[in-house]
Amino acid sequence: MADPVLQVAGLRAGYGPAEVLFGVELHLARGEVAALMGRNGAGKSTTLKAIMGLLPPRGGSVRFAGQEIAGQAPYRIARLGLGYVPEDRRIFTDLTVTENLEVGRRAAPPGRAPWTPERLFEFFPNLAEMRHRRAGAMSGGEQQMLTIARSLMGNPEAVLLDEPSEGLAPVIVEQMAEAVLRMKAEGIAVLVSEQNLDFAGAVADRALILEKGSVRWQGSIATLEADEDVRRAHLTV
Ligand SMILES: Nc1ncnc2c1ncn2[C@@H]1O[C@H](COP(=O)(O)OP(=O)(O)OP(=O)(O)O)[C@@H](O)[C@H]1O
Repeated sequence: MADPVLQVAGLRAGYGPAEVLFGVELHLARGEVAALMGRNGAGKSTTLKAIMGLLPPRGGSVRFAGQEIAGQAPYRIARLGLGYVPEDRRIFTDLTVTENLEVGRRAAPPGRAPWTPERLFEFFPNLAEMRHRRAGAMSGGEQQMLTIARSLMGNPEAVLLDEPSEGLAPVIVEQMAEAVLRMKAEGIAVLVSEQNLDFAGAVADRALILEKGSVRWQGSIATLEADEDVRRAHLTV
């Protein structure tokens, strides 16, 4: 593949004595949306955390935008243009929507129009309506949308999204899918960890399935949707 924005090879990570990732291999092309799938406990969140430096990798290589980033501090990785939206919506509940966005502001790379709260409000009209609201007074889905919007304030080239649809009502899940597609239309590559095949099918071109800490299957979403045997072997409980 020509010049992927993110290239992970032989990635190992774990918690204390527990080894969780056993040599994860994956790549993300520029501007592509790929879904990282797999059953509960397969290692999806751990993979994203290890890429982002939130969990120090125990081995392997993570290349982002042409640089080796394995073992670097998360803030440095973020500065290079890799965004991260965790599963637990880490917003500042006492700050307003606009203030939460401002917290995420980082300079744009040369030649790229920077994201501003105003530009984001065009992108996320329902956030615009509540720009002065305290984030603590928003629903879970609205908070999730805010964390995605805030990650864009860092002007990322790629974003890691951890289970964005989890626990959300169907109408909010649809809005989330639209947000991911708009990011893609802006040329931002997205690696989204997801258990929901409908959501993955709505946003991603390609799926990677993790099982017991390594990638066991990869292919197009269309193939995955059509192949019940693969789904039964790797996804359904
Ligand atoms: N902080 C932690 N300390 C110890 N073990 C952990 C920790 N976080 C996750 N694990 C373990 O690591 C393994 C992979 O977890 P991970 O959260 O990456 O899975 P996942 O594929 O994202 O699944 P889920 O959808 O359930 O979040 C699991 O066995 C889990 O129990």
